[in-house]
Amino acid sequence: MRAKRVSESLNVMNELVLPNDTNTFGNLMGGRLMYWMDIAAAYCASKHCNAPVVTASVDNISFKNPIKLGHYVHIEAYVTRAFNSSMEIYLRVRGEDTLHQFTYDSNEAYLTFVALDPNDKPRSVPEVIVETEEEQKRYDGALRRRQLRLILAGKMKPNEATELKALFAE
Ligand SMILES: CC(=O)SCCNC(=O)CCNC(=O)[C@H](O)C(C)(C)COP(=O)(O)OP(=O)(O)OC[C@H]1O[C@@H](n2cnc3c(N)ncnc32)[C@H](O)[C@@H]1OP(=O)(O)O
Repeated sequence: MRAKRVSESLNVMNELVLPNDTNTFGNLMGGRLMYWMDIAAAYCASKHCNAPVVTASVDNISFKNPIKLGHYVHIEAYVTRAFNSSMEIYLRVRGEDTLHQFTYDSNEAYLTFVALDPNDKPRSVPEVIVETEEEQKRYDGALRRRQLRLILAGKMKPNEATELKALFAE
């Protein structure tokens, strides 16, 4: 299976915040944003492995800055690392006020997707080729984040998380 560059599946999704997307403060609802993030990340994961994917987990999402009614939402999604059948996708969300010409950070998150074969069983995915310093940094951290989320999901014993433990020992 051919390893693929991060840039080959990079996805930028743009949306306009309309009245039906907002709460009573005129801000984009968190649930609507998470829905868009899931779609943006799923596209990226599916493009990396050229197979159907399902969302296995969503890491912590903190809403730093609200996105206002009438502003644009830009969701950038790229694969940080692929394991056996799973891929970690990083998302960066920004808001844009096109009238006053400024952009701002809204939030960021890591989502994990699993590729499925025609029998809906996990199947292997291509490795990731990193090309930039930022991609390398996120690639390096992916193993620790995977261990933490598998521990929290009850799928890994803490004493098996070698790289994660090493972080606390440093
Ligand atoms: C795009 C969408 O919104 S899809 C809709 C929402 N998502 C879903 O409905 C998915 C429902 N869940 C499932 O189908 C299954 O639990 C799966 C496919 C995610 C995992 O299936 P399992 O039978 O548990 O498979 P298994 O234990 O062999 O793990 C397969 C991979 O999933 C990973 N995985 C399993 N659970 C998690 C989790 N909670 N967090 C992160 N990764 C996980 C494993 O680490 C493994 O990765 P690897 O092959 O790279 O080592």
